[in-house]
Amino acid sequence: MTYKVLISDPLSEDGIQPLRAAEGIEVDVQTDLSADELAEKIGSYDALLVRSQTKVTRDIISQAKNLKIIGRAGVGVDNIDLSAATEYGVIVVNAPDGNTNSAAEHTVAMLMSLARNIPQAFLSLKNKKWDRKTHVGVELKGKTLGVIGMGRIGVEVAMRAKGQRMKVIGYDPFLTKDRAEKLGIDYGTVEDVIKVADFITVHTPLLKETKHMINKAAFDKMKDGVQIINCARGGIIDEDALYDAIKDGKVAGAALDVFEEEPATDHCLLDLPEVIATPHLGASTVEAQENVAIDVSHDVVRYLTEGVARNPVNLPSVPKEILNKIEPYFNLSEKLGTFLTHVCEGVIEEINVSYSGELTEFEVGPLTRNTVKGLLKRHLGDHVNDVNASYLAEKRGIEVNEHKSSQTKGFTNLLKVEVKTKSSTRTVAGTLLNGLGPRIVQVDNYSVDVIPDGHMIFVNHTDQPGVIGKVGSSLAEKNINIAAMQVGRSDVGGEAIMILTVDKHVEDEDLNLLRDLEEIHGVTVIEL
Ligand SMILES: NC(=O)C1=CN([C@@H]2O[C@H](COP(=O)(O)OP(=O)(O)OC[C@H]3O[C@@H](n4cnc5c(N)ncnc54)[C@H](O)[C@@H]3O)[C@@H](O)[C@H]2O)C=CC1
Ligand SMILES: O=C(O)C(=O)COP(=O)(O)O
Repeated sequence: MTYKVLISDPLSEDGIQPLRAAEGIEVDVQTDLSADELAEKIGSYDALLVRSQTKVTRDIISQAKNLKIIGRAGVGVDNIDLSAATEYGVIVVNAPDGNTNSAAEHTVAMLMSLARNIPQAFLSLKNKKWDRKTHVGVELKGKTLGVIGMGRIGVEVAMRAKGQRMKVIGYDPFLTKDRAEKLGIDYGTVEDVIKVADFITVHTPLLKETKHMINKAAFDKMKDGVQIINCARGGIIDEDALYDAIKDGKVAGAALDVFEEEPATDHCLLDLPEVIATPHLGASTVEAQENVAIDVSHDVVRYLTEGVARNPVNLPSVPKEILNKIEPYFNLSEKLGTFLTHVCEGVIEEINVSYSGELTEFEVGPLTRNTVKGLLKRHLGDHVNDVNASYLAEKRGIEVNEHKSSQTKGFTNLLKVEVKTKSSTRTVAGTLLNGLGPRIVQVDNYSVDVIPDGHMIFVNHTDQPGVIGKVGSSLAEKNINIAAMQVGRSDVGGEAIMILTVDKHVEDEDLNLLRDLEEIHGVTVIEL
């Protein structure tokens, strides 16, 4: 099997070596595709690697029939329609750490250029003017830098600003007083920050909540002569409001690496002498590009070959050590889900997945998603995967609950799945037996010991002498050979179940002879 990977933005050639070196992966670099061309070609690719330039829209994702993973060689994923990716079961991964340093250094370069009018002075000198009056700047020492968004880059910028002897005040919903103290900065609300700062730099992602968070109302609260830096995302600052604030003299200068619409070659802000700008260069260093391409290449290879990603954006991320612990249960969790789709009657309303024993020590979300995948796949088809399983369940109004319990019922670990419909509640539980692999150990209230694999027949019957023989004969008449059989009963002579593993796929009508037997109350074909 060969996976096809399309790289549609320029990535570091050294950085994509893990992809080029991987067996069974074919890399195709095409960095000049229009949106229409990309939509037309994407259908044959298993993975797409981008930076910020390629817009991975719903339209493109909907035409990407084989796409399994979108890799963002960088941080911001606002150019990728994450909801569409999740709905279509495409995992999105990014490379969150590789460009932090470069983006922080670029921000500081912009801060210093802004304070000392370096780009304007350079431009004037290039035009053969020796003008020492127009470009008088201000010192950074003693000034206050307001940092909005104290994540990876915001913190690095704050540390560097302290090196310039600046005072720093930061705001981030996750910034605690303790952490601010440790970093040696002040902290406050976003309002506190914008009121006291001489320079304001934003380092949040572009989200619904951060779109235009620096708007007219915010500018009105700022100090006169404030200077603004945006090396995060166009759109965090309302560009029209910024234009007016500069024109009104409220804002003395702005340094912009990013714009709401990129490329931004014909932007009115660029006509203002107070504005300096770069064409989205924050991550454009040899080092950052190599780092992010390496990280995202590794994740793409890992996901295509092992189904595991280290930096997922549209799935909760699970540390590698935990993934290694729960991975052996992946197969069992899906099979338990699939088993129940055969035996439950009616529309599924609720799924309860319970973990006991050593499993309770781990983050088990991936196993729950896998169980839900097993439950939905039979009716919704192969496009159901662990990325979209929870979304698809939610869309159908199915409640999914995860429980952890200390009752191990004698097993080192136990994974129990309960499915509720309007008319019934069905349960199946499984475990991993040391050296023997996965086993179904309980169906409803019956204890069994069944390998969850292959062609099966599930029978409800009355426990009485001769039933097993009659079942064997009826199947023999249809040339169905029994490989294994498990019987469970509540009481002697009461209700009982039989799970038969047979050698080949059984057609439902081949079981009519069984159904005709008086002692038999139900017969279901199960394919695991
Ligand atoms: N110009 C460029 O080339 C680059 C731009 N970026 C941009 O920088 C952004 C930040 O990157 P990182 O620091 O790596 O991300 P990060 O995730 O480490 O930090 C973002 C921080 O913003 C905070 N935040 C979210 N909403 C907020 C709000 N309403 N107010 C204040 N803070 C809020 C978050 O809590 C988080 O701590 C990225 O999302 C990306 O858009 C990143 C790399 C290069
Ligand atoms: O990593 C980010 O969020 C960036 O903005 C960098 O963008 P780029 O990969 O240089 O197009």
